[in-house]
Amino acid sequence: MDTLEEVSPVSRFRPTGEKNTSGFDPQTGIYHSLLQLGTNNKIPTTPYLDTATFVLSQFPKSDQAESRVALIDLATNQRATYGQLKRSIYSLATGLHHGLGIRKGDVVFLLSPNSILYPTICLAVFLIGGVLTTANPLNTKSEITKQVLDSGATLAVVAPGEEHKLVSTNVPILLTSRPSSGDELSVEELIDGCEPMELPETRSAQSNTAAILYSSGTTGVSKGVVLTHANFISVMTLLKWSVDNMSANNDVFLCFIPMFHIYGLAFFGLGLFCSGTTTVLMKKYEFQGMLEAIHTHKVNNIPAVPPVILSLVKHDGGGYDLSSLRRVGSGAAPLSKELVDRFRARFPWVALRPGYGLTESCGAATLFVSNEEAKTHLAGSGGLLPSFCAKVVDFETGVAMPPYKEGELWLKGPTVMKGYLGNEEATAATINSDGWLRTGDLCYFDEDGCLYVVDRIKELIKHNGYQVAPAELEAVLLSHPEILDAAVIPLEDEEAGEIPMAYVVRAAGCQLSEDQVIKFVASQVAPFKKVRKVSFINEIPKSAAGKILRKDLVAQSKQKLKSKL
Ligand SMILES: CC(C)(COP(=O)(O)OP(=O)(O)OC[C@H]1O[C@@H](n2cnc3c(N)ncnc32)[C@H](O)[C@@H]1OP(=O)(O)O)[C@@H](O)C(=O)NCCC(=O)NCCSC(=O)/C=C/c1ccc(O)cc1
Repeated sequence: MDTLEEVSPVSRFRPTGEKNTSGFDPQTGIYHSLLQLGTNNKIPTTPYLDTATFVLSQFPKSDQAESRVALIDLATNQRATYGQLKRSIYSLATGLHHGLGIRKGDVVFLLSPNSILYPTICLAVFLIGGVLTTANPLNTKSEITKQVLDSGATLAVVAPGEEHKLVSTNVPILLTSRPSSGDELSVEELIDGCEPMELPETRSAQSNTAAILYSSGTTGVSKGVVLTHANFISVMTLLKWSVDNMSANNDVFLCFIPMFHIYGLAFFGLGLFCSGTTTVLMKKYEFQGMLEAIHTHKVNNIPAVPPVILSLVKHDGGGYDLSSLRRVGSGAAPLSKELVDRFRARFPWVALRPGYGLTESCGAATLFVSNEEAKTHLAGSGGLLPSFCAKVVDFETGVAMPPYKEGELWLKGPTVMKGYLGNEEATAATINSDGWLRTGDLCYFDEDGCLYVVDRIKELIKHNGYQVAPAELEAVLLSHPEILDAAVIPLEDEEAGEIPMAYVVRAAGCQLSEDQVIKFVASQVAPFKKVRKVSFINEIPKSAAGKILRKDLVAQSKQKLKSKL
């Protein structure tokens, strides 16, 4: 097996000894990206441009290129070429506009696992000026109802079997695929039945809202992150630039990360089509299925998350040939140096490239552009992408910190969200008047401008790369008649990164058990949010202002764990 030697046209980190290789400007306290977009990858500035028109303009052009396979469904082996994808997008846009009356600014709610139709739906909605809002199909009925109402959706596009979760919303439903029984209309029928017709000039401006994705932000419950066409067009341009840079244009990608989150949406729902790559699609992650896909389709590139990287390290290949793998990305949750070491030892021919991004930054803000950089900056998350700048701000003093000094990471760039939907207070707390996005992550940059995420300041648990907001689970716990008070904290877990643990104060004389508490919460939230451990306590530690002292509880749980070992 050959060891990967990458030739990168861009090397961010200059030879040691040179001055200011971090991009830090001591006058302003700002870190600037050390990279620039090439002349082929400029972010378009034309004011009237929507995400779909931009993505379609990047599709391969010749007849031969149109027959290139864009998507392969792993389970069914169904394929969609770039030519077919383009026709499907125009047919569905026609059906949505002329058939269902969707107009510019209408919000379309999409509830589906990954499917070959997913990118077509997203791009058709954008093409007619619609606004997309996506959700995890594992969410409960009440979580879904809340999102539909909050976003103001006027149409729900739903995978068969999930319709019951929308009954109380009274929003019309369009199924993704044909139902096995019944006569409900589906996306498949609209694609097959609609000849692409002239669509009215919707003339979406780059500044118009393209999508509302839900995230907990730095605190509290789920909020609608308003992302514009300009945000998506910028992120697509940066992704295309990074694929060009890695010479990954002929890579076969594997997709199991969900397209309902920004990571999967930016890569697989939209962005990679700008690079003409082929993607093998899994409806849902499954370890054996992933090995089979790599072996059968000679997969080269997997944008992944830490739990998947851990499973690759821990289990043997089961006889599958994994030699085609060239690049594995990591995002959505921290990747430890130890896991990076283990992965590199087990897969020396694979470039492991962690990146850092948020829903609020419409995807990646930092990335390693070469394997050499990644190898020499273990536990780092790469450097700022072109057009980004950052500050590392000390909490106490508000001073912007130089390399190796920790503080809250602030970001500025063309992909930073417009704000939280209908929530000026949360928006003002997250984006300041100069346009800096406060990430809620404790970070530092090194002398080479490489970012290291040290801890999370925001009150958020990361379970399998999904966000879980303690405040949301505490509200559920407090709704139990026998629970007087509760606090939820992250507990470290090798497999999932973190698991939610609850400290509960029971009402006097009640016999509520750990199992009963776990079941009570599980009945009301999506499976990835489940409380998985409960400890009973007499009083929740709080500050004088009544704020839960979560760090004390985290320390307490660690102490307890230590004493058990
Ligand atoms: C592949 C994972 C890691 C594992 O999948 P899984 O093992 O199938 O687990 P799930 O989390 O999907 O399933 C949760 C639970 O649902 C259960 N489940 C399953 N299907 C069912 C069913 N139909 N009914 C009911 N229960 C069920 C399932 O059994 C499981 O239950 P439990 O065992 O109790 O945890 C999956 O969690 C995953 O894709 N996580 C990634 C999430 C993600 O993309 N986050 C990104 C957020 S955005 C962001 O941070 C961006 C950063 C970024 C960074 C860098 C960049 O370059 C760009 C972007």
